[in-house]
Amino acid sequence: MNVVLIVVAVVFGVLLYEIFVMFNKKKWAPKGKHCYVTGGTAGLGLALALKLTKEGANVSVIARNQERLDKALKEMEAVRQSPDQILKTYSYAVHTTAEAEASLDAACQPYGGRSPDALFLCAGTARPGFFVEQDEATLKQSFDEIYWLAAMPALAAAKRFSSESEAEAKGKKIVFVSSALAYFSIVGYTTYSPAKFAIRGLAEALHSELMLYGVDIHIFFPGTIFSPGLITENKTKPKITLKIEERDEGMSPERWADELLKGVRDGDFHVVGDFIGRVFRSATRGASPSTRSGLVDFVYLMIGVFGVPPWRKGVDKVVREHIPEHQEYLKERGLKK
Ligand SMILES: CCCCCCCCCCCCCCCC(=O)[C@@H](N)CO
Repeated sequence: MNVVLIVVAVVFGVLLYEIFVMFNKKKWAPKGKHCYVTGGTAGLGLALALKLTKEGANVSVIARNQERLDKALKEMEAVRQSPDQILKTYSYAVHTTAEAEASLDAACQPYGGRSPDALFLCAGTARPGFFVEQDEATLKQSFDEIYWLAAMPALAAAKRFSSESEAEAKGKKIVFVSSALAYFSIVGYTTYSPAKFAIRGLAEALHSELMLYGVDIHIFFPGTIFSPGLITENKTKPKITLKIEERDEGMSPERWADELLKGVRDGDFHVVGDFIGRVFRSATRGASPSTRSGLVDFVYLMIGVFGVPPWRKGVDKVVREHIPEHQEYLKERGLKK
């Protein structure tokens, strides 16, 4: 009898806690906010820019290609919610301090110089390939195209936030876009994962440091996005990498953008959007700031504890079975006698 009572009490307690977690989330809404979006002319960035526009945000899209910026602006204009919404595009390559600062100066101009309410750093490129085919230039380029592209606008924004009044800066956001491949990695991603892992490190340090200004940090870990970028990267992606990735179903940029906004709305630090993301978020969390640690998270942790090691063993097996084909590949390219 006592045992039954204890079990009922525990289950009831856990349920109450879950409900508390569910309703006690900080809710953030894009309406009326100034959102600065890099990489907003294609894939996740474009889907997000459109979603923010539909929700009544003021949106500044930053990307390099003017033609694509013009096209994105047309799409945004078509879904604007009110004539007062400010929708703008700017051509900058924000992996340098100079251009990151210039892009913010330009984007903040219509707002009397006030810094954006939220930065969504979506820009990034993947160039999968074998490590032995890389050289100094391609290794460094990958950091320009991923890490510096996120770190420089974050630095420029943080300087602005810290110089504003506390009331002005409070509640502003930097949202980084990393990848499921920053929770783990596989053959073919030696130029990609390191830079995405680096973004995770930056986000975690900033999550702690920008509390000094009341600024929130979020980081997104999407899996496969059916974007124009994926079509390009798949053209040069090693066959073995494609094979391991088959286990990942993938989703449209629109669905990933939905998941990203949902996580940001709920105040999650690590934002994920699919089963794989939920499992790896829980299983690799370590001392990362917790997103929530209710029952649901515990279930994903258990799936990770029991599911990830066999999956990894399977991946290793697939790689070893690929050795003969890879030897041929190296010979064909003159990388081996
Ligand atoms: C119980 C555990 C089961 C786990 C199954 C996991 C299978 C995942 C395979 C790799 C997925 C890669 C997604 C990232 C895509 C990405 O970032 C690149 N396309 C670069 O753009």
